Amino acid sequence: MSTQNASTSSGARAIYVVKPLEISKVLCHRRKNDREQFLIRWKTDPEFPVPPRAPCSWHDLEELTQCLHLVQIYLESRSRGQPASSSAAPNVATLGPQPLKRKRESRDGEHPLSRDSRTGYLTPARPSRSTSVISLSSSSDTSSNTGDVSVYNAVLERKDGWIVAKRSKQIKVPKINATNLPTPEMVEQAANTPFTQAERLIRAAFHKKLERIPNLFLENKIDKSTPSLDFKFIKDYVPGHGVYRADPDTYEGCDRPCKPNMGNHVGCEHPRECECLEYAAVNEDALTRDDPKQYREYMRLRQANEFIDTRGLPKRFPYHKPKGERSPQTLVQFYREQRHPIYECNVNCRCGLICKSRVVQKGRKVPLTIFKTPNRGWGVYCNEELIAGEFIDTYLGEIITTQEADRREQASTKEKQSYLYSLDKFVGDSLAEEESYVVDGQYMGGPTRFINHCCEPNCRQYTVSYNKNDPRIYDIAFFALEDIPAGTELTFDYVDPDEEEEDVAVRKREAAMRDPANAGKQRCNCGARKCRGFLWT
Ligand SMILES: C[S@@+](CC[C@H](N)C(=O)[O-])C[C@H]1O[C@@H](n2cnc3c(N)ncnc32)[C@H](O)[C@@H]1O
Repeated sequence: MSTQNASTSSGARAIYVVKPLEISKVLCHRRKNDREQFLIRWKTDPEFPVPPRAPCSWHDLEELTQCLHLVQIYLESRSRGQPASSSAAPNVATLGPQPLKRKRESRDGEHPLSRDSRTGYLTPARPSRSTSVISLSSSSDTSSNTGDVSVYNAVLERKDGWIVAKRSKQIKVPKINATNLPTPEMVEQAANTPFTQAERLIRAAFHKKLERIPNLFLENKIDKSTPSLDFKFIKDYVPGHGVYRADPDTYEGCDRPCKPNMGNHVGCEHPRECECLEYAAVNEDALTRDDPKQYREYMRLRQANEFIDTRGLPKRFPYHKPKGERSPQTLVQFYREQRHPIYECNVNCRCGLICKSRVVQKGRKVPLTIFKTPNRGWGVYCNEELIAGEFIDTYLGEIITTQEADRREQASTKEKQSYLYSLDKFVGDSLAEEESYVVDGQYMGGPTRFINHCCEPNCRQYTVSYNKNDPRIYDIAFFALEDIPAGTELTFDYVDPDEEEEDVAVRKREAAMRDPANAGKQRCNCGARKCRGFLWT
């Protein structure tokens, strides 16, 4: 706890700026002197093995400006009618071709204080810089750790730079057991107390975050909430502990300069020779037309599942530039349907920026809005019409090892969403599963992290590599599967199974709904005709 004003001449209580790491959670709220106040539970130190009987105190919003995310968690838990958990825990939603089921357990950051038996002071192990007194009601076990709580009244005060709870003699402090807050009376009072000031501050804080991201907007016609303030918008992957990311200077590049007017509508002008296209899809139509003998040999190797040296073979270029006024390069139908990895040119290529093999790396060009849906949390729409094959944006987040992803999965509760996306496109080819990485978009990422699932989606995720020799790190890029009118929710299929006829899909859904094994699973609210009934099925 740090102090903005050490004291006030009028004797009013000084203003504290409460630091997020100092408190474990927001417990309740009330209205006092026309201001919303929030009851917080202070963290105590883990080194002292006494039960967690941390003191609590009420604070105005001006003291909680750095802890608004915890106030937000409290407000959201109230709207859901649940007690607030101590952290913005993730939801379980594992994205990617090989879904991982990940769960998270909420952890309470509370730790006990140590109490000096002589003075009755509660002392944290680390000195606090707090400089002033706040009144509170606290309880502590004076005798044992067995739960025989003898409640005593105390005030907090600063002593030698420490926060201490001192037994109150002069000040009349009502007796409240601080280990069991909020009291039923507090809860009842809170139920009838609006929290409009807090909602307004939270909205302003989220809009401030958005201001730094061009062409990104927020819309909520459902309620007053915003996405989590804990979420950080990032512009690139953030490598986590143990993640190796090759220096772009080491990427192998192509050495043929592109000519300005070449490949205007067709794509690359060197589809046979470009080194970056070595692993691009072979253009079998062109091969059989130009060199039937080579085509036969190619097909023989393919059927025998043997290594094929594709250098010099004609390749299918992934992008096409439709003629027309607003004509972004689009992903061609072959790649849209076949899911072959896309290889773009990189910083070491001689082709230059005019090269047509640079689409995803130039980043999002379309304006997006994160909006509140009635039954799927936040979703995303594009403010402009998208054409089939148009690039939208990539999925960003922290890149973590599979081991770390497993650890995060084990530390999670069942119903919560996660935002883990496996980078497992090349697992089984040139990569072992345990060597692959996972993108965690829970606390950091881009707007695509808010895209919801649909069993009949209008977008799809594709692998885009700039370093053909690295099977571990590549971009996950979203492209429109069809023309999408402005304002239509963007969706993709989290599981991406093979296409099914509608009657088959409906029969399977009805069976899934009846299956008791699916009782705890998360229902899919996509509303598509071919909806499979549950997420991740
Ligand atoms: C990657 S997040 C998408 C953003 C999310 N709606 C949010 O508000 O943060 C995945 C989570 O969104 C929700 N969701 C996505 N698609 C859904 C659907 N079709 N039906 C119900 N919930 C869905 C689920 O809670 C899922 O765990």
